[in-house]
Amino acid sequence: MEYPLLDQIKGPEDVKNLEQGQLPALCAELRQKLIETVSANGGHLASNLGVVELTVALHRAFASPKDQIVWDVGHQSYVHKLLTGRADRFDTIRQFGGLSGFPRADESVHDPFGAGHSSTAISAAGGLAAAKRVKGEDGYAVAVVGDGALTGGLAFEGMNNAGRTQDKLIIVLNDNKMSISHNVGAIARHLMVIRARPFYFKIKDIAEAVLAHLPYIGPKIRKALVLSKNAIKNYLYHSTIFEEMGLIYLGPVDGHDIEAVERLLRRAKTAGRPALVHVLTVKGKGYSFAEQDPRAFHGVSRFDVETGDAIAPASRETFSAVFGRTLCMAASSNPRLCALTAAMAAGTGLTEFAAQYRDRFFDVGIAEEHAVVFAAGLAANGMLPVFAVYSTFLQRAYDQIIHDVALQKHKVVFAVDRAGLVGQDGETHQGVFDVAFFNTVPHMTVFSPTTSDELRNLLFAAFYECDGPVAVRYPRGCSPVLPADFHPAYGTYDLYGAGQADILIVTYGRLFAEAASAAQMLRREGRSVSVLKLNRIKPVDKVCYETAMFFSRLYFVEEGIRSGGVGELFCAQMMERGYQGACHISAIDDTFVQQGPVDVLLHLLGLDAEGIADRIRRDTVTPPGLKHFDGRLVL
Ligand SMILES: Cc1ncc(C[n+]2csc(CCOP(=O)(O)OP(=O)(O)O)c2C)c(N)n1
Ligand SMILES: CC(=O)[C@@H](O)[C@H](O)COP(=O)(O)O
Ligand SMILES: [Mg+2]
Repeated sequence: MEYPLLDQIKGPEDVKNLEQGQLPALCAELRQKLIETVSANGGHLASNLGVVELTVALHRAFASPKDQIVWDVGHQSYVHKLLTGRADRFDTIRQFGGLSGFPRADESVHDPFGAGHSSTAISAAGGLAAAKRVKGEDGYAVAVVGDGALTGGLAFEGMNNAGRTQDKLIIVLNDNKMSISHNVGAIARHLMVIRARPFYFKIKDIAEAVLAHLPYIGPKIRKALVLSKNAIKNYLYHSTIFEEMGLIYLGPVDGHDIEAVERLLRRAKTAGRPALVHVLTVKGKGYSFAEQDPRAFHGVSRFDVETGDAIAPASRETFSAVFGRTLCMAASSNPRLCALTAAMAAGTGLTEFAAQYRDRFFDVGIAEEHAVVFAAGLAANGMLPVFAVYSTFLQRAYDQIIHDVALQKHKVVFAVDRAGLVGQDGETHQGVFDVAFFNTVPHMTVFSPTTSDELRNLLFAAFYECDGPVAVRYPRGCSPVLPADFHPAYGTYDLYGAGQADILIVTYGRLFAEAASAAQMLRREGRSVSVLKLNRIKPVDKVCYETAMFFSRLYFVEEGIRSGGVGELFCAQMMERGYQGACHISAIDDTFVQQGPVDVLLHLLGLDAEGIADRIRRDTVTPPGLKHFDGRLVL
């Protein structure tokens, strides 16, 4: 593909220097580049196609990096990356070692704040703007927030505080009526009402523009109006929730009209206090498949540009799909069962449940904390709530899990999807903390199936055999391939191999597949190795400790953060029981895990079959009973 204009853009200054007449051609090239790259790498397409003109206008109205642009979630920052000196590396986006799919401060001076999780931009930009004021530095902080991100409570905490400052903070609300699915809730309805009154806002806009252009007296008249109690004030300044929160509201403006957006952004700069610019865009703009089905093209794997079809669709049913199907089945015979999602209905496999059981399905928007407390309320009144949530996003609701669920022993089921490494979304999205935080919570039961058959079984165990809160956690993708001689017992654990041997690998979840093939390799080399697979990881069945006593070396492998993980607790239990053998833990040791294919990451972490086998081989020359290996902490 040829990119004559984009090739000239080495930074935001070059965007400013383009003639107005060149901008449509630049936007066409940007869209072409997005489609070409995302179709090859996978990534967030529809959101980026929708903000092409908005991003160009932002870089013309502001001077990054002096003005700091903070993208909420950050999944829509690709165009910003292309315009801020990263076009030459753009084909590496989301690849191992390549550009991140999200803003990262260590990637560019034009990314003042990192993201990946939703609804943080207003608070972050508020902090950036306050710091500028205190330090006497020039420049604006601009938070670009989607209408979906605005459903998160944190966004409102940010606005609540922004509205009482005079800081150079501008919020750009990118309203495309979509979260990943259709946006939900009262805020979405409020935005719809605003969109439905273009004439009123036009008049209001003109009045604002006149005041903004009147030197000296303009701001004075405005202030007098705002402080007055008359009808004009109500007409002009109390028509949106944003004004009620103390912000100046500008818009709505067609987000694909660069000149109009730029004009409004420049006006926001003259407001003298925090302003919100409401921009209307079309998610997926410019690529017909994405415009027609923005949900499907929100996040995509590699696809054929001509047909829009995925290049390698999953050959087996994903864990999410199995979860969704199981839940529908369970709901058909249990009228108390209901499902909750925080804006991730499609990703968590709940689409069918939503269609079949509308009154028992709750999409609460990007509001994980609310979802957990709401679920606790449902449980308190006799329902059986199942909150399907990605591991990484559940981090938000740690306090609610403790204070509102576990402390009150409410029976809430957490279906924790994307547990473990997720791959290309990288550091912000790896689901490697849930086990450690669940481990700290009294009364929790946690299951970690390896296969989708086990997932089905353990879900029913969670629904009907457990008291109090339960989590069932499972990874992104499909069941791993297991050895033909492994026969699951569908209990709290499985033992693969002899009940007494030299070496025992202890693990759970999908890593069992790696551990089992490591065991097979080592057995072929003459070592005696078994694998203990924990299906219930909290509490671990005490039979598992008793079994482990029969082995002289324990190797715990865990696809999660080591600190507070099952490995540490398991080894501590063994020590307390007087275990004399060696214990070693392989886990994610005090680090964040970068983006890349899961198999590559597991290899780097020493958690694939080869890494597990190598670690054991290294020790076979070491006398059993040693408690320190390679300078690493060994319990
Ligand atoms: C805390 C949290 N929950 C859920 C998500 C998953 N997520 C990523 S983008 C998105 C939709 C955001 O919608 P919006 O802000 O309107 O952006 P758009 O894609 O429409 O441009 C969701 C739910 C997330 N990133 N963070
Ligand atoms: C930006 C974001 O948080 C989501 O879009 C996420 O990338 C989805 O991940 P999956 O592709 O695993 O559903
Ligand atoms: Mg949106």
